[in-house]
Amino acid sequence: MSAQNPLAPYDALLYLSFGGPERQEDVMPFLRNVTAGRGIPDERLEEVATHYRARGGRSPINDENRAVLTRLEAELAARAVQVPVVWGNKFFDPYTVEALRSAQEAGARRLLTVVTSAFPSYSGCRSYREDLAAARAELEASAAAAGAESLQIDVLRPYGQTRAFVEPMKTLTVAGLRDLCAQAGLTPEQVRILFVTHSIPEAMNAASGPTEEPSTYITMHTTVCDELAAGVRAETGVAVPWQLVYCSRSGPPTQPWLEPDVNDAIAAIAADRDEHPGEGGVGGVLIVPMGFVSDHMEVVYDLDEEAMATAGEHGLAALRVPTVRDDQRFVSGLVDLLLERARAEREAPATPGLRCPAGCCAGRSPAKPTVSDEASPADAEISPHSGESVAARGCR
Ligand SMILES: CC1=C(CCC(=O)O)c2cc3nc(cc4[nH]c(cc5[nH]c(cc1n2)c(C)c5CCC(=O)O)c(CCC(=O)O)c4C)C(CCC(=O)O)=C3C
Ligand SMILES: [Fe+2]
Repeated sequence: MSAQNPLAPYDALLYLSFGGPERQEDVMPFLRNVTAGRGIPDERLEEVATHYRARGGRSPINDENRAVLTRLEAELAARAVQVPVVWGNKFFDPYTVEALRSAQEAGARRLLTVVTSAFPSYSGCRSYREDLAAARAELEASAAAAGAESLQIDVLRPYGQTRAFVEPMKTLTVAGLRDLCAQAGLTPEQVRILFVTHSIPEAMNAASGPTEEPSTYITMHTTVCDELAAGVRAETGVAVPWQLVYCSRSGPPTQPWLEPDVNDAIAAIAADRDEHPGEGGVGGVLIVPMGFVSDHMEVVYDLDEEAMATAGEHGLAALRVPTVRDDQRFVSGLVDLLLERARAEREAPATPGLRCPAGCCAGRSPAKPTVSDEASPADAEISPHSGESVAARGCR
């Protein structure tokens, strides 16, 4: 490894995402992969499939990821980081194992991974680390890898609360509010902000983050919502009321998931408006998909189709703010975080909070092997997922 590699000790980067279909024939295989062994009834899969089918069987996620990768590679080159960048997905082609294989073929021994979910939960954190462990085991078992040394794989901490994500999201939120007000002839006082993230089962939420500090999923989101709302206030002088709401609930109706759903929140805002008629009442909702780093199906269907229609039915103007996607500030902020992590690994590898504590985002039993976590008691004290330490440090 070259002494000039700014990313040392890492010699490759893995960009790890969810995956999605790009043609009709791939829709059901993809959905079966996502729900494998979960006993999700076919009617539910058919229902989700219609969202993909209506868009030609093509999820936006891969094109979004290609755009981020292009920007990421340019930013790395600009900073003289010359390591291979590979892309893999948990649930569809190109799969994680193929990405690991090409990294290994390029001579990589130690990878740093960026996951495209910014907030910690089983789905957004641990399941990716399980996927990495399984993919590495598969690679090791395959003949091609015989004799090759095992890859060491680390994962960047969830970055939803970092400056890399918050600053561009803040700019987008402020601009969206201005646009909504201009389009609908409203003042900021007449708008309500709905920060939207992916709903998860309450049990998954309770287990998110380090086990001894539950519900990190919500606390990390609300930390970011506070920052975004403060940004709006700084720019407009108005403390626009906001709520954290959820989209994309699935699972059986008997299983509690995080609420309120974005559509119910819109209906409640309309009902409140109707109870308080008069000049200057609430006229619009700003829908901010802050739980998503790019335009996933949840955003283009659940928000752009469903939530926008709900707002229309209730006579509320609405605007959906863009996701950060390949925003230059976001990508360059991610590179800052990668370099920060590399430096920490070189200079102070025992620093607490570099890796997920053991048991972090524990979800389904039986437990599966993961990568990039550890049993060090120090990590449990100041975890990268800790809502408290996030609040104490602020957004960095
Ligand atoms: C927290 C979270 C994120 C992170 C936020 C983020 O990074 O976005 C995320 C990402 C994604 N989820 C996605 C798609 C799906 N998620 C499903 C199911 C589920 N997701 C869950 C949670 C999350 N999911 C949960 C608790 C379930 C229930 C079943 C289970 O316990 O696993 C199902 C099954 C059908 C259904 O039941 O709806 C599908 C098809 C796509 C791809 C979209 C595209 O194609 O653009 C992406 C990026
Ligand atoms: Fe999902």
